[in-house]
Amino acid sequence: MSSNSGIQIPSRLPLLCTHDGVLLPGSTMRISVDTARNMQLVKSRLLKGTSLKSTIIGVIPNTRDPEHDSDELPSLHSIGTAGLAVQVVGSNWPKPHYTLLITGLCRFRVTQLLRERPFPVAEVEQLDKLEQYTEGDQADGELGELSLRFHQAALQLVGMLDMSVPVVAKLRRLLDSLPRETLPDVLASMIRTSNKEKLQVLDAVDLEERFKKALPLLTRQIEGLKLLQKTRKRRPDDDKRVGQHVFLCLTNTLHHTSCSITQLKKMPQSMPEYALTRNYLEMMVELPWSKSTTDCLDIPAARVLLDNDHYAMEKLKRRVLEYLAVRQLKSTLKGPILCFVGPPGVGKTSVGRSIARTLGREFHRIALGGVCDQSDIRGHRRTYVGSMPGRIINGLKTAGVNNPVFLLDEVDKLGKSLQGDPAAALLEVLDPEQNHSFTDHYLNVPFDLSQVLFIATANTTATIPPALLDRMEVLQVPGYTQEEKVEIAHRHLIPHQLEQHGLTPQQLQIPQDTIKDIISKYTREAGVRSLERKIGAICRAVAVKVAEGHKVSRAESPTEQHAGKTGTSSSHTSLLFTVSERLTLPGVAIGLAWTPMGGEIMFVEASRMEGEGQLTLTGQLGDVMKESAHLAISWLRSNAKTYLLTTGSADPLEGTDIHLHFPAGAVTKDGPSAGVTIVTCLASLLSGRLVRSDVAMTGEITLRGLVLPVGGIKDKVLAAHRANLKRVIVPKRNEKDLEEIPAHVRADLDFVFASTLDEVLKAAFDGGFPTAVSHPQVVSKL
Ligand SMILES: Nc1ncnc2c1ncn2[C@@H]1O[C@H](COP(=O)(O)OP(=O)(O)OP(=O)(O)O)[C@@H](O)[C@H]1O
Repeated sequence: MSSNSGIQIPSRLPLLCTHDGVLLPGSTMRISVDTARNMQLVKSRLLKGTSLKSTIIGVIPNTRDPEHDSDELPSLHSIGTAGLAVQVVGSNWPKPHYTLLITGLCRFRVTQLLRERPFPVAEVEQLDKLEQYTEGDQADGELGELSLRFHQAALQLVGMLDMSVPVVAKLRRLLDSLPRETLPDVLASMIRTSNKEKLQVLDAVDLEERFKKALPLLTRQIEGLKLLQKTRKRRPDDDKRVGQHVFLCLTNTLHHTSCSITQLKKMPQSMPEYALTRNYLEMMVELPWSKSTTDCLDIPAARVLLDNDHYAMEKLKRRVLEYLAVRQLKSTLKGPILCFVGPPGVGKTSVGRSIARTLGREFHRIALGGVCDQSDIRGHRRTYVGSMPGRIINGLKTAGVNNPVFLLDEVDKLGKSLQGDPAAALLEVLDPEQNHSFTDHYLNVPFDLSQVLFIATANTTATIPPALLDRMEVLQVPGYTQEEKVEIAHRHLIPHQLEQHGLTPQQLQIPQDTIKDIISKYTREAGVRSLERKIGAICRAVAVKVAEGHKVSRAESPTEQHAGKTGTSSSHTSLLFTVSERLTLPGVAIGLAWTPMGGEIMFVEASRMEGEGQLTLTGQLGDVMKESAHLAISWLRSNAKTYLLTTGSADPLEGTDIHLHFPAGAVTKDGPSAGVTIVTCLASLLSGRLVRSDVAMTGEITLRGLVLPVGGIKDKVLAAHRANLKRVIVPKRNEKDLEEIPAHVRADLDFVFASTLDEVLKAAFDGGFPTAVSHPQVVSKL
């Protein structure tokens, strides 16, 4: 294709007639193809051809009304643009069509139509030069003057935009580096012009005439911008913004122009840079720079949708509706970023999806678990082999619009490495002050993220980087009760799994009791993920039977077989057995712990032996747990007399070593809330009395014996309920949190609200805890 006298396009070109607009040399355009001839051209030339030559086609603007398109080939416009097909995307919806991405190379004239079917092919004459223009090759005379004026006008236009924006600065540099002959085509395709005007520029084969046709269009754009500046004087930034908006996409086009013409055309296809440049171009063109969906927010409808999609979680749904309502009233988007925090499988992701549906926006999930490299968020620079854009830009490309809902999943599991801190990059993404010009290293031009709606999810707030946490509003999503799980299973999980396995409700009905059995005997979780898996296992078993021709209507047998096989080892009965078995000795008490996986009951064990008053702690402990243990021991020592814990000497621990153990569970429990349990456990050990086996407790303690409030009450109480315990001791100041607990669970439990350790001990032992003198009442002022 190349010769010494410049680059030649093939002398025969297949012709694509398009209504979509006018492709000018040096610009890139998306063309939708659905007519029989054009489809045929794409199939037999673009999809089959392998050489660079086969990707060059002639694009002829079809000036006839598309409504009157017939099988007849329209009388062709004689001038067209040879274009390089950079991308072909096929789709069957709403009808079979292709979308082509074409970069214009040069003008041609049709000299002879060689054939019409299955697609037109013509003998063509190349009209524009297609070689590297040499610098300083400036024309003289009228043409020289015209090109100078045009160049100055282009400079003036760019000067009206904000130069601190990198794309504008780049455009400015390109104006100097691009050959002036290319400017009329390039600028005419960038500024606001009608197709008719573009057609006039296309038809202007003579360069002088082309300058004359394009110059008024450019001047008109400048005048328009001036007018805009005048009318918006009070907000001086806006006009530049508007201008920039017009130019943002355009500069990309310009970028393409320089890249595609000066790089692609010179590059052999085998060069690695060919693919790199081509991928980059594709990415730039595919990104939804200005494409967005329109929000269709209707609060009553949103309420219905949220209720239909999710059972229970009233508090969360209420807050989400508030959030949506505020957005409806105030269209600016600088609201807080919602962060759903809760155990796995409680529906955090699925609420995010519902929010997108209520707004009529695209939804995209970005998994952040294990991301420890900045470039995962911000992309690699293009100098690296195999460089890619980051997850945010990739997400936008997938979403296809610039205002999707992005769910940043598992922000608590972000890592850190030598390659930079991804949390810092996320901060920029989430900050409304900065994210309108987020620059991905790969793209190297800013992308406006301010229209994106971000929602985050996490299992715990403890490991979310503080600066990130600061920008988010945390909404706790607690675990479910057994009854809630049963409802969720019947309303959502079973229908969903049936559908997934191609079964009908007539083929498989799972009775309520079976679900209850699965929940209590085969799963132990705060959410419903394992439950969903177990239901899936039943469906699979039934699917086999149905496929074999059996008639299955009740699920008892498969439940027994399959849930049993796949069931977790810890069954409800064995749990109860361990509870009563473990409390047959003094020195054991049941605490309630909160972990990112939900609430758990936790046995605290203590033993004593001869020694020098040392304290040994084992099990999964945080530092705070150790502090709680020291506090507990100090309080018991100072109150030993009151509680008749002394044996001979005044200090019950004299000549005694204490060993405290927090068995079971690989997850570190939150520390302070074990304070009351440690005291109870030690009081039992020192007094030799048994703690009631049906009591669980939680609460932080002070040195003076006060009980302070703790978090995660709902999850903890649910854990006690799951373990079939009867009495729960909670700090007095947590009384208000019981509101969140379903009434039937509250009715099953006997709550003791304690503000002092004295009250805790009284409630934890059968018949209370004996004291020598009446205990001085300490009143909490905390
Ligand atoms: N309240 C609910 N109503 C209906 N379905 C629910 C509810 N809660 C959870 N589910 C279902 O449970 C499954 C798991 O939920 P989802 O994936 O949203 O959990 P998650 O909290 O995001 O978990 P993870 O933290 O592991 O990502 C989904 O199929 C979801 O539809």
